[in-house]
Amino acid sequence: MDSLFADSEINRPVREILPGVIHYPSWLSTEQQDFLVKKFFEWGSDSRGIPPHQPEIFGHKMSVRLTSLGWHWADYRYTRQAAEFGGASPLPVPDWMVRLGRAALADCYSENHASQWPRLGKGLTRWANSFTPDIALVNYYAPTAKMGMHQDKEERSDMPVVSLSIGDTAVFRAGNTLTKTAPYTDLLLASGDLLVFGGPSRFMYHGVPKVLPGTAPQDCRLDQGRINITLRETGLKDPQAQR
Ligand SMILES: O=C(O)CCC(=O)C(=O)O
Ligand SMILES: [Fe+2]
Repeated sequence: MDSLFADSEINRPVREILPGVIHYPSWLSTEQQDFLVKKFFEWGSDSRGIPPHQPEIFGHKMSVRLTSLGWHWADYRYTRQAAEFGGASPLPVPDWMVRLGRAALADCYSENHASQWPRLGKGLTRWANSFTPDIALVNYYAPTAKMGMHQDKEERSDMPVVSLSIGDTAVFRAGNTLTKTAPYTDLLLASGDLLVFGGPSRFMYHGVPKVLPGTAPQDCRLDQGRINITLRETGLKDPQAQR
C-alpha cells in the first residue's frame, strides 16, 4: 500500500512548469539510476576522458564538478579536446544515452503527451524522433554546491535540453528568457526526475540555488550530493569546433 500510494506518485504529477518545460518526476527507474551512478564513477575515473574538474568562469571556480561526454565545455564554448588537460578528448556519448534522450523527449513531447500541455508550441513533437544528443554534461553537486542563473546557449541547435537528476534533491530555478532576474519558478528535482526544456523556453535562464543534503532515497548508490546529466545537441560539425 505504502509504495503503491507513495507521496511521489500522488503529489508529484507530470507537469508543464512553463511553456515547453516539462517536469517528469521519477522518470528513471531505480535500476536505471543505479546504472547511471555506476557509469558516473566509471567516467570519472577513466584516464582516457576529461577528468572531473571545477570549470572557471570569469575567474571564479564553479562549485560543481564537471566531466562531459562528446564535447569538452570551457569558457562558454565546446571543443573536441581539452587544452588544459593535455589535449584529452572526452569519451563518446554512448548509443544508449542517445536512446535515453529520445525516450525522454517522446515521453514529454510526443503527440500523446503533448496534447496535455496547451501552452506547448506546435512542432515540438517532431523532436522526439530525431534528437541525437552529441554532448552530455555530467555535473556533480557536493551538498553545498550550486549553479548560478545562466542560459544554455553555446549550441547551434534549438533542440530541447534533457536533464536527469540522481541523488539529493535540488532546488531548480526556472527563470525567463529575457533576464537573469525574476519571475522565477522554483521546483524540486529529486532522484530519478526528468526535466525537459525546449520550444519557447529553450533559452530560459535557469540555475540551481541549492541542494538539499540527505534527501536522496535510502537505496541510492550515491552516498551524498547530486548528479545531473544534461543532454544536448550542439549542432556543431566534427571536427570543426566552435570559434
Ligand atoms: O543541475 C541542473 O539541474 C542544471 C544543470 C545545468 O543547468 C547545466 O548543466 O547547464
Ligand atoms: Fe544549464
